Amino acid sequence: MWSQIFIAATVCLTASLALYINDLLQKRRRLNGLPQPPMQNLLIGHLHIADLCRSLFPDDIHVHAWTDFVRERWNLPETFYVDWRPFAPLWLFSADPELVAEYINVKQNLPKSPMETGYLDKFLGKNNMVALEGERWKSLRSMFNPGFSASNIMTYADAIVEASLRFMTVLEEKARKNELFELEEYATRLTIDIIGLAVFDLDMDAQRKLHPIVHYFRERVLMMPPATAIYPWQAVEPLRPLRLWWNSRKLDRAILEEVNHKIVRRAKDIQDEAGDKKGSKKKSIIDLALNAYEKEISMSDPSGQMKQITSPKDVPKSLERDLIDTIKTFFFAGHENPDARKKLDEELNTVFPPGTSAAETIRKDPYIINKLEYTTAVVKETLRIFPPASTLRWISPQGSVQHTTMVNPRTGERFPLEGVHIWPTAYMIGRNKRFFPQPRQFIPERFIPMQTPFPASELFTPAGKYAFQAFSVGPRNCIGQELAMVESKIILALTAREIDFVLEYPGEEADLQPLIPESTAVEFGKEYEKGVREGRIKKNVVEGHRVYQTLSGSAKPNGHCPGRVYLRTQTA
Ligand code: HEM
Repeated sequence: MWSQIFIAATVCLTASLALYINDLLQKRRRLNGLPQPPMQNLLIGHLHIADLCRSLFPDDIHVHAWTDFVRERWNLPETFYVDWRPFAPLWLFSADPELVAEYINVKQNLPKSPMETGYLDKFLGKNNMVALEGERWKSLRSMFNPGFSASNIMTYADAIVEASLRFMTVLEEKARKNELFELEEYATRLTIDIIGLAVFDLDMDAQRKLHPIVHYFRERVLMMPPATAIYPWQAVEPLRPLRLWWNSRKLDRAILEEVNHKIVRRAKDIQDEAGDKKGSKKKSIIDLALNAYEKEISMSDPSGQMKQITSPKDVPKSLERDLIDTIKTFFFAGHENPDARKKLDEELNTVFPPGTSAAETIRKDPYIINKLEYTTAVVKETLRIFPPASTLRWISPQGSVQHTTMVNPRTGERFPLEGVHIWPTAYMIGRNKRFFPQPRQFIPERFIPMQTPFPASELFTPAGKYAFQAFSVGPRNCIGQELAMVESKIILALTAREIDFVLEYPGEEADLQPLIPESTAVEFGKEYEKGVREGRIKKNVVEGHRVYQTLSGSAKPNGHCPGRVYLRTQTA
């Protein structure tokens, strides 16, 4: 009897496996004639390429660096398929910003891929703005848009200055002690301070102490499965769901506590304003979101009465959930930090002449940072070379879209989109030589029309309209981009002239090269493969620099950017 059950089970299993493999082979045959690297055979698909990349690049490198290697190594067009099924999806990678804007994220705006939303839902909760779709997304986005408007962001300038000065104090202390430390840790704390101030007018003082929100949030980052895993066995951790659930309870409670304090403070401000006392003009992002919410519910109330949230008890559970998940989203999406600090002195010395205080000048006139044209270009160039995030899209089986095939008008190539996860790879788009000649070199001037050494590039033609995709483009672009740019410029204005940061990985010699070498343009062709194999190119030095990107929620510098900081007055 048991042997019969065993035989029946084996037959069923073998038949299912045979059907599955047959289906996979058929799907692979349908890719015939479409742009892709060579398959080893129909059974393996492109998995041998994942293995090759793992052997050539550091184990923890962000997969977006692989995509650029694959494109150059096999001389592929700007858009191409890679089939890592059954362990990872069938991908369509694209370095073509025009095509992507037409079919993926601007004119036709496809839903987010479940590869992305699954990860974010687990990390941030199901009401996170990045992953939501349709009416729910629209209503959250319009609720939070006012707080992120350019004019409102400027009202946070003094808070950003304050947080940057604290950062500078930390750096001065590290310099005095000649301490080897991880720059990313303190840069992240700085950006967390800024988000806390902008979002709920809360000084978390994350640079000097560990606020519970920061503690639980960082704990959560470390609990998440490795995002670079291709094979399922690279991500096994049976207790993960339980640990995430427990962490989520504590994190959500800590956020809710601060939201409730904010609501009480806001109610007092409203009362003061009504009583003709001078209320604060400055509005945090939560203040403005609650204003928008009150307006919306009042408009849909038949009595026409203005509804106001004056105490935490007035907040319905659904709004409470939205607020918690959205705040988590801001901390998650917003704690990026570009490391650019080169070629700025001249501009900074012109806008903030030596002998004057940049901090005081910005406090008095925040709009002065609009004069920092070169500084802006430095930030953009850093984000082009090291993009922290990208968008992933797909055609959802439930939705309906106009175009299910992408057609490249320049080449006539056709790209079926159904059943494919589409990755407009900011990393590859930023290295597309049509728009960014000498893509691996750090040339901020390329973003300034009057200074660009590449006047013939397509960046300043209509084709280049969407070529800078570090913040994505289209309706789902980054809501926080203005805040990110303003804070980056202020931080640079206050620190860049004061310090030198020298990269130093523990146990290695200090790397005296600039973080992004100006002249090392390592092409990712066949030579690269040979160079790594023969030991001429070090596996842990990617594109000529020791600090490469890993993926931990978003792209981060490997080893958290370790090094020492020197005060310029010390080194002069
Ligand atoms: C250098 C800094 C930043 C970069 C490079 C960046 C990049 C991006 C990118 C590429 C997306 C699109 C993601 C996708 O389509 O899946 C995005 C979306 C988003 N970002 Fe940022 N971001 C930055 C800073 C911020 C900040 C400071 C905040 C808020 C505090 C923020 C909040 C968001 C939100 C809420 C979305 C989702 C928008 C939507 O779907 O409507 N980001 N960001």
